[in-house]
Amino acid sequence: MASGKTESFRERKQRLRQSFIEQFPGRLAGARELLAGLTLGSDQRAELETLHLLFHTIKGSGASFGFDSINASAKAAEQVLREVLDQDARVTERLILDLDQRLRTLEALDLALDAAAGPDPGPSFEIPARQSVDGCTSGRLQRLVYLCDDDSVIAQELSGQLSCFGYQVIPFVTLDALRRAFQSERPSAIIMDVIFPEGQDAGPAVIAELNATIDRPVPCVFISSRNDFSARLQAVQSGGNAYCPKPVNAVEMAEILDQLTNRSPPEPYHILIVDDDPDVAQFFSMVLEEAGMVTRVTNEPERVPDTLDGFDADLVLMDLYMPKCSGPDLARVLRQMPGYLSLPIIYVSSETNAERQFKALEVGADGFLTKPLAPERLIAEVKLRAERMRTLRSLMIRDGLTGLFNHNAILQLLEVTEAACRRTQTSLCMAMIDVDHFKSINDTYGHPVGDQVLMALSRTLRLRLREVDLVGRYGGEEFAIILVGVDAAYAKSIIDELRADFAEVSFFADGFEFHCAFSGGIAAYPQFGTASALVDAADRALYRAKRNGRNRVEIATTMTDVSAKPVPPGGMRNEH
Ligand SMILES: Nc1nc2c(ncn2[C@@H]2O[C@H](COP(=O)(O)OP(=O)(O)OP(=O)(O)O)[C@@H](O)[C@H]2O)c(=O)[nH]1
Repeated sequence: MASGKTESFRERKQRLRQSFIEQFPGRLAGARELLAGLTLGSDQRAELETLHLLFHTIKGSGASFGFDSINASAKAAEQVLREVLDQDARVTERLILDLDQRLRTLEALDLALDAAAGPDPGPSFEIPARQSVDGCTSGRLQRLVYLCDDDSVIAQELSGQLSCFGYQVIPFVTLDALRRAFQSERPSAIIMDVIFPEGQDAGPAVIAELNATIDRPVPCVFISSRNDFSARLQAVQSGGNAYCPKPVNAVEMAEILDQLTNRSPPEPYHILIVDDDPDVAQFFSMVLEEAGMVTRVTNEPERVPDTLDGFDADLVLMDLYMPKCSGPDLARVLRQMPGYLSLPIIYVSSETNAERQFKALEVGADGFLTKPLAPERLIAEVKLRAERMRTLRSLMIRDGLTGLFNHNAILQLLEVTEAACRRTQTSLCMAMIDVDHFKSINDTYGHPVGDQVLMALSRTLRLRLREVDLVGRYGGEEFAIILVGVDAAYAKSIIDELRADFAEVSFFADGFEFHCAFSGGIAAYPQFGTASALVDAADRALYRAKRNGRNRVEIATTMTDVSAKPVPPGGMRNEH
């Protein structure tokens, strides 16, 4: 069942592992030679730095290729050297004995046996890229990334894995080669090692140097076997957007790259302005719109709930003193409406009395801006709070493992989408999918591998479905998808195609390759006319797919599906 591409990936992976094994004796011989060249009592910082780098590289590659014993011994040697380098870099008898013993342990490791019995670098997988009609993968799947690591094996291994996630990754093993490539073509992102032969923080230094030559810094992810605070601090200070300790998890790296290279501009902030003085309200609106925000203005507090409806506000800017209904009264009214419980409310007023300001805030408002207010300050304050609101909201509605909408969010989105489709007379389908025999994947390979499968499936869904489709993690290993503007037959063909492709995905864990499948159930609107009827029907169709042999997709036919499993009272079923 594996495609040609999958096979070549496996072969490549095997080849890289083999190459590490072949290089290993040479690296140890190099370390032995350096050790023999050390002279007792003298300061030999340069030689010790070289030795440190060598053990560091062995440690990193060892971990990446699943050679735990190599990783552990090299790590111990690296630590011993680090301690000496952090002090006076003097070569003592104890240091030589210590290193000699670590080196002997490494030399004694029976690599061939380790290679045969040792686990793979951990679970990994590849998603077959879908070709568009003209034979090219879409732009979204083809972003250029430079990866710079002086360990060629890690550089190639990680590049290979990331190419499975739709990135065109070019590996470089020297900083100079990266510099040259950067001058001729700017990548969407750079993945950069921290330690190079040029120095302990040569990677961050080069990123700072490259960014100094351009207007907008290129997003950068640092990878390193160092996981201490000072390494992370250095990375941040030289412009790093993310930091991944080695061995690098390709799924997590792909997620980070997705975020960093997302080129669609962020949705502008939506701000509601409430002020009984039309001129003041218009002025605020003008300033904020000039800064790229979308505003709505009302001079009558009683119209606020209607104005908010359908506006998806990020923040309300309101006057403190208004006739009939003051700012605090309006804030209280909004706080009693479930949808606006956490909507940020900021007063703008010339009131400078601290006690009165405090009283106004007590009703659940979030801030106070005092007039006169410079436009720059207004923009900065509003942006800051709206951004924080977005982040908080995203944390509330996203599932932590997969980044998809969580259970409540996808159900709410279904309600909203169903209502919109009712108004516009558009078709809509709800699909429920569930990984087959997922329990046995957990039982066989462990929970973390099960998590990787869920992450892989969620990535497949996100990358392969349209931007307008909504994907959520309904619970456990069950996912919900809302497809707008398609009928049941078309939805089935989409989910079936995903199902067939997902079954082709190769997962690797503990030296084994395995495949997963999922089953799906589809329900269409308006045949099933409410959100809960859609969920119920899709779930029943999913159950039928499971019963009919799994790895298949079924369409819900009638409200009383004869083969349906009864739903427990008071809730939607979430087990198959
Ligand atoms: N790794 C991992 N496992 C999870 C997570 N959430 C739920 N599970 C597990 O998913 C498994 C679901 O098993 P079952 O409901 O028996 O279904 P199944 O084995 O997939 O079998 P069928 O659906 O009948 O094909 C349980 O073992 C749960 O512990 C998660 O976030 N991560």
